[in-house]
Amino acid sequence: MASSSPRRQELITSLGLPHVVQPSDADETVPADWAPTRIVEALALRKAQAVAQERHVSGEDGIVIGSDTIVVLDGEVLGKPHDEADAERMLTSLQGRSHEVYTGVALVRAADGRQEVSHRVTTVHMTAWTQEQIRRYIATGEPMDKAGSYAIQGIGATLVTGIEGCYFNVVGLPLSLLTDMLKMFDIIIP
Ligand SMILES: Cc1cn([C@H]2C[C@H](O)[C@@H](COP(=O)(O)OP(=O)(O)OP(=O)(O)O)O2)c(=O)[nH]c1=O
Repeated sequence: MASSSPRRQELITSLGLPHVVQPSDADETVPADWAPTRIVEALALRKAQAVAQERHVSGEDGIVIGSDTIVVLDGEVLGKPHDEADAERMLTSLQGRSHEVYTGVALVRAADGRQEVSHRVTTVHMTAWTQEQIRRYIATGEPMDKAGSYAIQGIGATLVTGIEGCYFNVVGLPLSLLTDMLKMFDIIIP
């Protein structure tokens, strides 16, 4: 698992999949004109490839999983907030509206570099919040390491009135997509 995200680690663990955590230090900058699908697939692949390469060099095999999540509102890509003011700007623009969450998933086999890449999109509908609610939410600290500055699996759930698509995609790892992709490497769950 090429990830430092505790949420992704919990989700992998919930599948009963034996794994090790080996976060990647891949560069996450992309050209400003890239479309959301291209961004999440390329970053998921960079993360998985970086760790697969390290394992290959040290003679270890394994299927390396990389993933990347972004929030997209009116074509604007929202990643993780730089600071509290950035989180407030994002939450002010997201509240009372609907947006898309994109997660890219990449699997790379360390032994031979074989790779599979895909993504999922989930639409998230949000209720309206006052500026005071947004500030209180930011003060909890929850938004600071999350794309779009909210966590559907935490207090951010109270912002969400409904979703269309995979819930786990919003949390950062679409499990049904992942298991479909693992089948291509003969890893069958359940
Ligand atoms: C929208 C949303 C995002 N997130 C998280 C998932 C990701 O961890 C994070 C987006 O940042 P990412 O850059 O996708 O991932 P990361 O830096 O946390 O971890 P790594 O690159 O090491 O795998 O936002 C939630 O936990 N809940 C949510 O509701």
